[in-house]
Amino acid sequence: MDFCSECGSMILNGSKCPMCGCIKTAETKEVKKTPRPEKKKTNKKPVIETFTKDIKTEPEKIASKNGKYLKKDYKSIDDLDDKTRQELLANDKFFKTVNSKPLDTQQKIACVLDSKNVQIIAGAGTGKTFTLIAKIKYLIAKKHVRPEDILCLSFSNTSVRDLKGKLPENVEIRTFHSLGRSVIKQHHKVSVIENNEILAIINDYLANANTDTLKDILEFCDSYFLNIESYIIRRNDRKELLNELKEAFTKVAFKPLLADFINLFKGNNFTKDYFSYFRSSNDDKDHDIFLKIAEDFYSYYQKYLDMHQQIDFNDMINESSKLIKKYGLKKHYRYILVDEYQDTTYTNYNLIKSLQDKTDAHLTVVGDDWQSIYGFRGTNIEFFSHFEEYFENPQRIFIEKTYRNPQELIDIAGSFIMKNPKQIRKSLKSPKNLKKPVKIIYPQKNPIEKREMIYNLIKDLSKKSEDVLILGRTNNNINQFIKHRNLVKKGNLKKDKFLRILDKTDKSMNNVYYRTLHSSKGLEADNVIIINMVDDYLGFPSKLKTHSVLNYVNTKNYDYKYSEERRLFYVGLTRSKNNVYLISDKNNPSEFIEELIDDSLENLEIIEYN
Ligand SMILES: Nc1ncnc2c1ncn2[C@@H]1O[C@H](COP(=O)(O)OP(=O)(O)OP(=O)(O)O)[C@@H](O)[C@H]1O
Repeated sequence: MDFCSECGSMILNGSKCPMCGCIKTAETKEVKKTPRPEKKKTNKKPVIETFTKDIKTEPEKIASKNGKYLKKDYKSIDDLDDKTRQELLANDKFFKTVNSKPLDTQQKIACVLDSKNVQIIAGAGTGKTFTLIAKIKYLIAKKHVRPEDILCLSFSNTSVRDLKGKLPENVEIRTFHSLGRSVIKQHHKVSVIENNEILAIINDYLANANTDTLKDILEFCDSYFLNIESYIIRRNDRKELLNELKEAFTKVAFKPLLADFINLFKGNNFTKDYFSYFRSSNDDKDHDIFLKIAEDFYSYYQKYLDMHQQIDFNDMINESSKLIKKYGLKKHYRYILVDEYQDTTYTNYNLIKSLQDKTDAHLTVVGDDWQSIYGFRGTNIEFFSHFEEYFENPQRIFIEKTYRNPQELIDIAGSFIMKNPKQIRKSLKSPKNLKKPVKIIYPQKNPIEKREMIYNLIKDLSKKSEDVLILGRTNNNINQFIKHRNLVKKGNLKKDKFLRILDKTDKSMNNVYYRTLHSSKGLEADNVIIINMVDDYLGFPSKLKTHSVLNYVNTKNYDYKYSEERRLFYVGLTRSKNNVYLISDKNNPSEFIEELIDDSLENLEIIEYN
């Protein structure tokens, strides 16, 4: 299984992303050709034992220990006890110079609070990583913690690279996967398969599948596509799109769906007996067919891995947690700090838990539940929102001063996200003001005039600002615009933070960048344009739903309408230091545009072209 790095859709190597149209360049790794595993006798012990599911009992365990879920919130210096307040004041000089800019009060509180479990809850643009770095430096300089006793965990290689440039050399900075890999290496001689290798194993499975299984797959795919077909015809009658989607679905939908299901199944720690439980708890024929195939493939896949002494990424994290629980660790961390904690999956949580249990380390996590946008990869916002149910008696520190967005923008974005009552309440404050920073644009109906209008807006903004960032829900949104306007893209997705759009004829336009909303996380720009804010199947919010079979294995990130798309919109809005331009359609506006108009009209500017 793999996901499009741009829009998060499931994608097959060597195939077009069904949403963006971008092509994965690396070829699907050749699977080691083997006879079907069932037929091959092996005396080798399976590398991975079945992992027992105990997530549901964990919070109860903590609750029974404490009597209730305890948490204490810290927002101002008055919330500190005398000793800690004195410590903060005594180190004021240090906090002024530890980073490139002096720390604010809440950032300082985050550095000095030092209970076993600390959760830093922060808003967009409040300097989360900035604070984490300051805290680590504080621990070393003022608490005399040895750098090698500190473990800093993050989710992406980019973030690890970034942190490595800013922290003392001996601090151990790793992604979860690199930590898992290093633990496994000490105990097993196994190789870890790449994420997308499961697709090759599915190919192998299909090549060997019996006629009944193949018939089941065809039946399932037929009904899968029919649902989408009727939806599109009803809404738009768009033949071209229909054909494109038909091809995409028949070619690429089934295998990634199966891969996705297995990944979430393992990532959320389900065991084989859950298949019969799922099947007995539903009366949907298509679901039953799918679950039957998934169970068969799961057995095939696990046997395949065992036979080749291989593990996948989920096994790696699960197995390393088990090894730590059983044998402990070579290193004795005193502090574990985790960045972007809102992106935690069950397996990540389990690894942190076993690390802490063995080392007794103090844990600090930092994150923003309003920016949790990777539910499709198995992240569970619950671990952040209900931190106190997973780690005992945490101190919760709020960082609420934003340095990026004007107050008016933060107010609009904040009240929009807080419609979902499950999000943690924060009151973000900014020293900057800007009147009506969110501009809703209704362009002309005529597509040529519309493109010209958007082009002129970009050009105009590029003259006035240092940088302009164009955001689309999918890459396809951006590609369509570029294609029709004789512009070119420049940049390397893997290497560059920003990808450029250049006008071949106008050399002055060299500060215009583009990203999908998902990949804009962590970035900022002077002005932001979000395109295609229309009510459409492929508009924003996207109505392209994941298949309902994934509900068996997915986490509950989606219990409020568009909750994840809503957070994605919040991420997009908060990338701007000044204005955000929302390109919509007066006759077919996105539901999010309608909501903004209903709730925040006084802070919006509506610009209509005829
Ligand atoms: N105490 C401070 N004083 C001045 N500027 C600060 C301070 N803390 C952070 N900043 C600045 O605020 C901006 C936002 O910081 P940063 O990108 O680390 O925020 P973030 O919390 O990671 O945001 P997001 O989650 O939205 O990506 C940066 O330009 C950073 O230098």
